[in-house]
Amino acid sequence: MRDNVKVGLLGLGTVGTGVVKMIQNHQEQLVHRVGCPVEVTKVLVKDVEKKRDVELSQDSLTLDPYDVINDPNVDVIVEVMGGIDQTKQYLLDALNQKKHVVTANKDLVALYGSELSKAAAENGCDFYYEASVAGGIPIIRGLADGLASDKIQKLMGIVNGTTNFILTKMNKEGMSYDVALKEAQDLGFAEADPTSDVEGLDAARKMAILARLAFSMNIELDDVDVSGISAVSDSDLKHGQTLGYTMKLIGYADQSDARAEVSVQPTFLSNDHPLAAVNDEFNAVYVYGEAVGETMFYGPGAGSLPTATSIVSDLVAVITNMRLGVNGQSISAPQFEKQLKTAEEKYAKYFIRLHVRDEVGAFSELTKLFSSNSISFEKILQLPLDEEGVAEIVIVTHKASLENYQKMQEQIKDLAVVHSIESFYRVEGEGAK
Ligand SMILES: NC(=O)C1=CN([C@@H]2O[C@H](COP(=O)(O)OP(=O)(O)OC[C@H]3O[C@@H](n4cnc5c(N)ncnc54)[C@H](OP(=O)(O)O)[C@@H]3O)[C@@H](O)[C@H]2O)C=CC1
Ligand SMILES: N[C@@H](CC=O)C(=O)O
Ligand code: NA
Repeated sequence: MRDNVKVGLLGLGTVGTGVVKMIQNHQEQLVHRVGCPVEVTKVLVKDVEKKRDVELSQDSLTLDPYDVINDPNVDVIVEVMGGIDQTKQYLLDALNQKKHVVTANKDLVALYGSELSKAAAENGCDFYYEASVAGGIPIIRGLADGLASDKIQKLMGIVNGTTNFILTKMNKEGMSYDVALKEAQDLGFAEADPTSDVEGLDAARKMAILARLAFSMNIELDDVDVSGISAVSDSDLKHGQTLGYTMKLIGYADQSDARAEVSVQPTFLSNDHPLAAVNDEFNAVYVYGEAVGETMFYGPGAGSLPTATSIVSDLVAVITNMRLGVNGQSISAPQFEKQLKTAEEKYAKYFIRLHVRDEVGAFSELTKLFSSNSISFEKILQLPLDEEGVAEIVIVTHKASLENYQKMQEQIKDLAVVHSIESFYRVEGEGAK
């Protein structure tokens, strides 16, 4: 074992700065945990003149990634620069140079995590990515280690802080969507282009990573059905509240009979569900295991020091493996062949809000359509509208197959009594699992 472990950083922004601070400020604890000092020796940045919020020698900064990747003294590369294709090449080059890799890059891990894990194993290196999902929450380790003995049946996650912040502000403070989004941007949770937050792609990337690990199946980003929150209205939230629901952008992953489904969508959660109480920019992942039953992991999903906590814990794992001589031995290949549920096999409850002509027989037309698609009603609200001759109806269904639900969605538009369809949402969290 060498005297100290040298870390090369790719990136020194929000997260990179937090990593340097934690390594410096927690040095004594780190030495105790891993048995030697840990030092950041080379750092890739875009601008070496930029004023930094950490103490690092000017010599350690470089504009050339290969000054870090090819440095024979660097043991571990921490990638906190972002980017996909070019960054993937840097990490493959680093692994081929027998350097361990720790990354926070969800965009990269969602697309190429399996390939990078395989390259790491082939090189006897570690590849860890705890910070890529739910920044400060040890959910990757929770699934890979803590729940390794169980069979995970279902995950539900609030894994995007920006959308949780927006929905919380709309729900609790009556703030408009645009103002809430602007506030999330000002507070620094949102991505540079918030489209990937609000349209669900950021959450989908995180759910692909989690589902792959939880179900030991090669779930890919394209396997995740995605819809975002940009069309959610105040009226939807109000009607949900009346019925005892809270709207959340939920990442949903479920498997039964070795067949999986993964989605991200705005969902009405029963107020009794523990995820319904996760507010503001916080993240949480609810995990249901066959043996353990319900568990929930809660905490900050982003931010400099929370995210750095996960990265430095990954570093501790790498260095511990170095001491034990067991790097690159975590199982990277999935145990099961990927099998995805068809629409016929996916079941959920649904919330439907529509405006109908307020006339005799309108309701029986609706009932006929739903029952012809084997969908039954669990709750119904009828409310007067300002518009003459039109009533608002909110329906919550019992569980129905996605196939039948989609058929109903197609047909309901053509019913003469239907004036307009306002919204459709999934409903979760009522009753047991
Ligand atoms: N911010 C957060 O809370 C979280 C972030 N992440 C992930 O962590 C990663 C980093 O995020 P964050 O710290 O917020 O990003 P920042 O934009 O704050 O920092 C990026 C850093 O990388 C450097 N950099 C970027 N591109 C290049 C390049 N081509 N060449 C050289 N240097 C480059 C920048 O240099 P310079 O400083 O000179 O501009 C900067 O130091 C991303 O993958 C993100 O998705 C994950 C969880 C939470
Ligand atoms: N934009 C993301 C940041 C962390 O991944 C979020 O809002 O959660
Ligand atoms: Na995490």
